[in-house]
Amino acid sequence: MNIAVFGAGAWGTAVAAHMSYVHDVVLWGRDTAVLQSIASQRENPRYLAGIKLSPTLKVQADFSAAARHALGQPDALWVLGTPMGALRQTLLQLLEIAPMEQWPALVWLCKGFEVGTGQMPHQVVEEVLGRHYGGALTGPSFAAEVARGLPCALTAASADEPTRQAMVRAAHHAALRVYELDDLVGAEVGGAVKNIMAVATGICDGMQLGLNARAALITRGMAEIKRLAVALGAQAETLNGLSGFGDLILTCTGDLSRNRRVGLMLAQGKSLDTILKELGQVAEGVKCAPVVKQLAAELGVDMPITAAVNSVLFEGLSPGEGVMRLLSREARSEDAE
Ligand SMILES: NC(=O)C1=CN([C@@H]2O[C@H](COP(=O)(O)OP(=O)(O)OC[C@H]3O[C@@H](n4cnc5c(N)ncnc54)[C@H](O)[C@@H]3O)[C@@H](O)[C@H]2O)C=CC1
Ligand SMILES: O=C(CO)COP(=O)(O)O
Repeated sequence: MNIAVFGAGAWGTAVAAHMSYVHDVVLWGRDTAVLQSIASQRENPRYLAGIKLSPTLKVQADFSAAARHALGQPDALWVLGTPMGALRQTLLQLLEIAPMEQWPALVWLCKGFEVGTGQMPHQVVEEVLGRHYGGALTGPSFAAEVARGLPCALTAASADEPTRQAMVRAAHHAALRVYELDDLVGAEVGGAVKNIMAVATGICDGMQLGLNARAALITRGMAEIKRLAVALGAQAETLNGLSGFGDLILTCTGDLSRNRRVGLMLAQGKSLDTILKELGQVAEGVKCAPVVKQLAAELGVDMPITAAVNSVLFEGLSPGEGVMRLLSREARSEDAE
């Protein structure tokens, strides 16, 4: 397959490198120094320092040339590896290169809801292209582990079977397994909201509230993810899978998670500005929290953990007050809507 990956951050680089062991892959990024390091040292020092990347991965600083690498080919793929906030802009740039009737299969890697519109990635794609197209490659996957070739299982989520199969052909090899799923809404909601729960779990662990508290938080976090997902049209069972519980467990408990690290640093009393500077990478849960809180209010979905995280991030609530707010809620049935 001819594959072009857009976005040379941690995840775009890791996915491109993995795919390049089997396919002809070009990676585009806006930071030419990063691209030069990948070409000359086989390393992305900014996002995946110390990890040797595939010798066959090619880089391309020209967006249009990278896009054309996968245009007009019988079996080809565009992989959008930028954060959620750049999805719309990247799609519009691609439309300038070719009308969508000529596009290869399309896959996005971002996890979130768009700020301003509250849209899921597939809704942004649908609005820009005027029709449903493509799918999400998602699931529990720290970029550094995938880049090292460690085992990992992902979900290829799309309503469109050829798109799912293109994702499988592109990524199902070596230590990476790709499972098909047709519930794109469920996969996208799981991938987006687990980031907010990872911030919450980071706060909980940073405050040393114990393992019982962590298990409770993750489980109640899933209850609220499921409520939102179902309200948006997902199948509840999807949330039990890789893109749901799988990614929730990974991100809430793994210290490689940027979102979890945001929570750990909030518990140390650091300001959000300081944290984001220290992190130097995207933590989608921060942008997503107010959007999901608003969406939940519009849909009448109870999301107390999301609301508390949002208040700690943006409304001056201290982490301790956030915990007290959750603990002081009235007793209710475990399966309450
Ligand atoms: N890092 C990981 O382990 C995983 C990340 N993801 C998701 O993948 C997406 C990307 O994450 P990472 O690569 O980890 O982020 P990152 O912070 O490592 O890198 C982001 C990259 O996007 C680029 N970028 C930002 N805005 C851009 C724009 N307007 N145009 C072009 N490039 C732009 C930055 O220059 C940078 O190269 C996020 O939505 C994240 O949630 C999903 C699974 C795993
Ligand atoms: O989505 C991820 C793992 O599946 C990465 O999580 P973080 O963005 O919190 O690092």
